[in-house]
Amino acid sequence: MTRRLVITGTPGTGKTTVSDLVAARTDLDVIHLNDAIREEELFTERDADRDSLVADVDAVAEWLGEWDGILDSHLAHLFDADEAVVLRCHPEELKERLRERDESEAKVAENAESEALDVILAETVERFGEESVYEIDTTDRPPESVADDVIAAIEGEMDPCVGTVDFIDYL
Ligand SMILES: Nc1ncnc2c1ncn2[C@@H]1O[C@H](COP(=O)(O)OP(=O)(O)OP(=O)(O)O)[C@@H](O)[C@H]1O
Repeated sequence: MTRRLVITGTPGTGKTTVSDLVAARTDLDVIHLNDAIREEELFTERDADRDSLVADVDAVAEWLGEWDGILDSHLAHLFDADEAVVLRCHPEELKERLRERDESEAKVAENAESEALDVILAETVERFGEESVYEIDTTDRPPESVADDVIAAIEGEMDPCVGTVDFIDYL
């Protein structure tokens, strides 16, 4: 059974929603890393253009220490863990989710394009290797069903899988 799992993916793919569901149904704790970066001031600067914080990766790693459980963030794959889940969402649906959260149109467009280009998937596979990555499509699915897949991955009932989606039609 996986003891240290990162859940990563483009903003809006559902990491926080799904990680809370998984934590409620397992004995794993969840660390919502973006909250910690803000609350513990683990950033180097504020990016005014993007209205976001630039994480201090070394400071975050030090703060995490010997963590276990689930690490939730679009930066989670930058840190050591046993396995990684990459949540995916078709860019058109991702845009709707981000607009519902009142994100700026610039951020909506940037994230949709990044999702179409598999940016976070590629970064995660580069660091963890295909044998330790579960790519899970959340498009047109309820969060509970996605949580079922993540729990199957944690419990070894699902094989690692990469290359399950293709959003290139969006570009
Ligand atoms: N199948 C699904 N899985 C997860 N979230 C979904 C799903 N379908 C719709 N959503 C919705 O997508 C929205 C984005 O969810 P959430 O905030 O968990 O994303 P996130 O990836 O953690 O974003 P961020 O990186 O910005 O924190 C929520 O409103 C959630 O209810």
